[in-house]
Amino acid sequence: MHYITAGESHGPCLTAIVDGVPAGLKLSDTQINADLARRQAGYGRGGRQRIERDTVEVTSGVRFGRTLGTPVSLVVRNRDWQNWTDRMAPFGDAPADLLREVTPRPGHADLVGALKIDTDDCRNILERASARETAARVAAAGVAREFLADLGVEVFSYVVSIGEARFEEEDPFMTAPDYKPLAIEMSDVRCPDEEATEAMKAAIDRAKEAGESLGGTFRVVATGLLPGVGGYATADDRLTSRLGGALFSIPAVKGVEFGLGFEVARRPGSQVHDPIVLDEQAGFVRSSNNAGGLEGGMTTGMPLIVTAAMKPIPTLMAPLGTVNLDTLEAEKASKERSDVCAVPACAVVAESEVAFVLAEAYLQKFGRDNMADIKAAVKAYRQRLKTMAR
Ligand SMILES: Cc1cc2nc3c(=O)[nH]c(=O)nc-3n(C[C@H](O)[C@H](O)[C@H](O)COP(=O)(O)O)c2cc1C
Ligand SMILES: C=C(O[C@@H]1CC(C(=O)O)=C[C@@H](OP(=O)(O)O)[C@H]1O)C(=O)O
Repeated sequence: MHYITAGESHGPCLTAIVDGVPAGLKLSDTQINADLARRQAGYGRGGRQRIERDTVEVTSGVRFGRTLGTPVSLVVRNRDWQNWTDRMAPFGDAPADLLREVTPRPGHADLVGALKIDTDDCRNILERASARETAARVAAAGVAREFLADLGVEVFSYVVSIGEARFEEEDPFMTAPDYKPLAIEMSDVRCPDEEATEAMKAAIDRAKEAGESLGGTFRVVATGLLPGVGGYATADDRLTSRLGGALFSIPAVKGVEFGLGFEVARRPGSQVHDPIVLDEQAGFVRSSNNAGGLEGGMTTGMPLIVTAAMKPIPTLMAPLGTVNLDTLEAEKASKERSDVCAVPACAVVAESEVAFVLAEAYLQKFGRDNMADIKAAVKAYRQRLKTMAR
């Protein structure tokens, strides 16, 4: 199962096409719209989110609420397009008073993109480099999420830190799977801890006041996974690399850790690896989950726990220095409407990326044609695992 998206930030709409979708999967636009709303929320978002009310239109691949086994296409309209029809017109001449973007923002794709494609207007870059595109990813991932949910796999996320403000956890690799999704979504920064939520909001307020921006860290958790999904045999099989690549595809994600992550390099082996225990009901389980649910590039059957780091938003109200592309003089970078912090939203996008990778890995293992056959294959696998554990 793969997706491709198209669409500019201030164009008419974003489009996503998902291929490799099995037939007979129940799909609900209500669920996709709920995820789109989660991606739009979060303390620290800018004025754009007061304009947009993201909802999905499914334009192919689904009939009477079930997938047909054909590509699923989805559209999310940009309400802001109404304010950009002249500046983003696909045809005709540019308006005489068009203001080109010539003061590239450090940290955004503006300068390098302009050098790469040979343009004197960074808008030709930023329209697509903008993380507005991630709305299409979240819509598309609705398909992957419903597929996984049908097989008992749930994916959620929560924010761990924003700037210096941090939610301190004892052993998140064992406890995070029990966090209540409602508590996460009730928090303005999608953090299940009230005190940490307040500290994060205060950090965002201070950053805004100072013309600054903030990044942070978040975790994505997937529960209900079977062991042995993914593979150890080739580089392409390994879920570690596939999940890492998918998460690094999100604009502004600069670090990914599985389970204990970089901490494994500091500890001796006995304090890293997860002892194997035979449970009468569950079969082979682990008494800890420092690996974050992956060994040898495969799921262990313990919850998958991935932590990612997002850098601060590049657009600053107190801008850094840049060079004007027209005059070649030193200047301040362009200041435009922007988020101050988008870590809570980024975490929702990361859920989508994780869901796609897991869905594709399940399809590789259990077949691709239709849900009934896939469920039968999953059932047979569960049965075999049971016989191996007794
Ligand atoms: C959900 C989300 C919202 C973002 N909002 C903004 C924003 O309002 N202003 C901005 O300059 N960058 C924003 N970014 C970050 C830029 O899109 C990103 O830094 C840029 O595309 C450059 O990519 P890179 O950080 O991977 O180098 C956002 C990123 C995400 C994931
Ligand atoms: C539009 C979204 O995020 C945008 C991501 C973004 C960027 O540079 O990445 C810049 C801002 O866009 P604008 O310039 O229109 O205010 C954000 O609002 C969205 O997430 O829906």
